[in-house]
Amino acid sequence: MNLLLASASPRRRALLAELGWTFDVCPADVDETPRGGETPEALVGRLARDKALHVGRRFPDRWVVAADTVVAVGDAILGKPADREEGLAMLRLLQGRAHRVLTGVALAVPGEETPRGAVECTEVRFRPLDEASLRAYAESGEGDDKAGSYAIQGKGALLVEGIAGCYFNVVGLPLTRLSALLGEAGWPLASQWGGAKDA
Ligand SMILES: Cc1cn([C@H]2C[C@H](O)[C@@H](COP(=O)(O)OP(=O)(O)OP(=O)(O)O)O2)c(=O)[nH]c1=O
Repeated sequence: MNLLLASASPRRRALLAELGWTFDVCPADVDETPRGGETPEALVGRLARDKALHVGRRFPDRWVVAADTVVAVGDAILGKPADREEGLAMLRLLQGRAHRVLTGVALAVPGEETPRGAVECTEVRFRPLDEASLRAYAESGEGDDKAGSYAIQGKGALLVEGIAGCYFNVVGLPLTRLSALLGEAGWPLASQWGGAKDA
């Protein structure tokens, strides 16, 4: 078993576990501040690579998977809310319209200097919501540690009218995109269903 998930996110862990893969977890500690003028797409790509690089340097013999997710409205980046008020402001912005959920996914492979990476985009459309509903959802606390201040996989399902693209990308890890990266790096899909990535 040679996969290492560079993430503290319980959602990412659960998604990989659902595939039946065996892996270890080692969260990456990187500065997630956007650079001036950086697009949301560039930001998630850079942070996913930084996380993979950071953990890959500590464990050079492992295949290291990392990701970063933000919600984007135009060029505005919505990360995790600092507090409930900011979370509520995000929900007010998102209601009644479509936004993008962007996840950068990166893979550090032993012997390769630069992590492989990709950015996946899913469009999510929220239904129109009144202030009382938005407040009640914010007060549930579910969105506190989530990009855009909601969780499509939980109570936040009722905020969503529809999505276009990869559902798992919204939850924080675009599984088919990751599978393709692993395939290109030498772990073919046919053996991904076998579970363990051998050294
Ligand atoms: C939009 C949305 C986001 N999220 C989550 C996925 C991510 O865990 C989180 C965005 O935070 P991230 O900074 O991408 O990840 P993280 O801090 O949780 O973990 P790490 O950096 O260690 O990998 O938002 C949901 O769970 N459901 C959703 O519907």
